[in-house]
Amino acid sequence: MKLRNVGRRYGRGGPWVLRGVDLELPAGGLVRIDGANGTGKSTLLRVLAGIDRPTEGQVDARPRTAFVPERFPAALPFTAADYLVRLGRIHGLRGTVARERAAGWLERFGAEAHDRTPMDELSKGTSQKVAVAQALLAEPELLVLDEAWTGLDVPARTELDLAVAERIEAGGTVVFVDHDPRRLAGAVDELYTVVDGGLVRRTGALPDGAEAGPETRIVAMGPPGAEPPDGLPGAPAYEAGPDGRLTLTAPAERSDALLRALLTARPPWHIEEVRAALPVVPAARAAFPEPAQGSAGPGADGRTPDDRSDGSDGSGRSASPTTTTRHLTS
Ligand SMILES: Nc1ncnc2c1ncn2[C@@H]1O[C@H](COP(=O)(O)OP(=O)(O)OP(=O)(O)O)[C@@H](O)[C@H]1O
Repeated sequence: MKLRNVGRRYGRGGPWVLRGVDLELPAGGLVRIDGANGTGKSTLLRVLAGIDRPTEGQVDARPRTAFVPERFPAALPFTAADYLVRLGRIHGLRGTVARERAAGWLERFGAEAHDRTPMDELSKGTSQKVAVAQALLAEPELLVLDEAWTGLDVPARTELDLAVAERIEAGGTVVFVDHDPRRLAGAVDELYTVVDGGLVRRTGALPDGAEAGPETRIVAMGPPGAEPPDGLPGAPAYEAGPDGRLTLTAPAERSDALLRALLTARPPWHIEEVRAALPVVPAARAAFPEPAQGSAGPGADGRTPDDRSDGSDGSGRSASPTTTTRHLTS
């Protein structure tokens, strides 16, 4: 697919958000779009996804496309499974195939227990799993992901990484925007930055700040059944424990802001543990690493930390030398 001299503005006489954008998407390639807040990344993705038409210019050779928007309309009058089957039918799948794929993706994302839950009763995290599943079940030639990892738990983030790898392996193209510069950092084929309404191609696989830096892991206890507050600093990955505890992992330089946000949330979160941790970049997954991985993910040896008696993270490095623990109360 090709964008030729594409421009987009909202409303007549409004300022141009994008202007003179030329872009040819590679088949079987992973493309990252970055840029400062409000520069037009989502606008570009919506044009790529065919949700918005360019105000000027042309889009050539559109493939079968699926899109995960930044904000998913959760208040839909369907159960999760019904919604996915309907979307599958819209994408041209037969009913039985749509049902099988809907069930398969809900299971892969650990949301199978919610297949009969009405969409407007789903938690934010499960709703995001449905948002991602609706795009993947179509096996699109072009998959467009706008902050699709946000709100997913760590296993689901890893599953989405794998799903992206599968799409590319199948010859598809995946274009994504994500606030975490390390997202899929080892696997990006082309990197563009939106600057002044135009698109600048960058060389090198890693966006600014993508080098894995030190991370902080925070164990927090919230009100019963509470999800983490929106917009937490450092965009932490989080993982729910069976006892209601949440483990959040974020870049170390954002840990103070993250702690402040948890402690001052309404109602506040109780902080049980804060520890420094080396970022986990399992070698076996080097092509599609999960950034800001929580403590339960598999490491290079394919085992989870619970499987290991040595307390290592499986990356071939010990996590213990940098580990300090302190206890805070709110
Ligand atoms: N539907 C809309 N109507 C009017 N203006 C819009 C609309 N959508 C986006 N804009 C404007 O277009 C500009 C680019 O917005 P866009 O959401 O594409 O940027 P972004 O880079 O994705 O931002 P962010 O990083 O904050 O998600 C902003 O000034 C925004 O206010």
